[in-house]
Amino acid sequence: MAGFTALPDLALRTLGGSVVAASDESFAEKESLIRPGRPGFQAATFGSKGQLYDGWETRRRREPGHDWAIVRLGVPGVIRGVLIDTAWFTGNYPPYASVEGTAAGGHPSPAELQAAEWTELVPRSGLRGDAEHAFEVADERRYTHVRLTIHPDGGVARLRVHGEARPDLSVYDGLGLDLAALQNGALVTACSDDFYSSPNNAIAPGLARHQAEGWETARRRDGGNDWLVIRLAGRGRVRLAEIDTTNLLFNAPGAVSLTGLDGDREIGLLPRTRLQPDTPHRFRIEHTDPVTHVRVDIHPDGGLARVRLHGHLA
Ligand SMILES: NC(=O)NC(NC(N)=O)C(=O)[O-]
Repeated sequence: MAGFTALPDLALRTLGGSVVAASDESFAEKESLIRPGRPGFQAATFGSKGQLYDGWETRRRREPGHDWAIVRLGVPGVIRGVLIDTAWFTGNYPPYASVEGTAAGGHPSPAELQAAEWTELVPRSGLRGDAEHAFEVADERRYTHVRLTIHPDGGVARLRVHGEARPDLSVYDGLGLDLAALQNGALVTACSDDFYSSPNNAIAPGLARHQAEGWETARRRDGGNDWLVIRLAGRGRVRLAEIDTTNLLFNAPGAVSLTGLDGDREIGLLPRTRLQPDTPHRFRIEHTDPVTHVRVDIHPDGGLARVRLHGHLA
């Protein structure tokens, strides 16, 4: 799989993405394009509009043209690659697709987006049925929306838009924010173990509905401890840490400690502190020096549902 898939999917519904408009969605709804998880399929399952698909599917065109869907990214950013997945679409996949991006200010309407200026990110490229297609993107600009065009029509199961988040944090001027939030541009840059689920889950929006929506490590057998490093949304002062073990019942860590990193400096933010299973913990942080990264050590292993580091940008 292409290297860019390690970066967050900026279009993902659970990161706040939305499919704001499409030329057509007669057979299957456009919203499926950005749903988390692998697309499912049950053969010979017919509704009143045809076979049911977990994807976006347009009608067979009877006039020239092409179909399109516009996605608002959950977080604006620099796009490093796009995945177009035609899973389960075999006799009805689009033979070609292209992807464009636009950077829109404010909160544009679908009509304003359609009239916007779009820049090509992925040129018209051949697709296969029931296959995942990875397209690297070499463009340093920041985009807020992408437009997937299929030539001429058909079905696409998922569209993934991987990149580096570049949110506009100026709205927080003078205010506190979660310096560890993916939505604010934070990212897990290193971690000891991602055996069961990704450490970036721990800084995703909202609450984890079950264990797999958090970060979970394998059982450690070497006497060490698991950890992750979060690059904060910006250099800032952490004042309150939320360490959430929700859904971790028999695999919650026994304790947590937090260390701030600023250049070569390591700053103890929270000494080793006992945790309870299935509990959102809140700890005030007394140290006030700004840091760029925070290492979260869990003792000895297990995982975390969420980590929130509230504070101010320096
Ligand atoms: N068997 C199909 O999938 N047919 C059609 N699609 C749906 N959803 O029924 C079509 O024409 O693409």
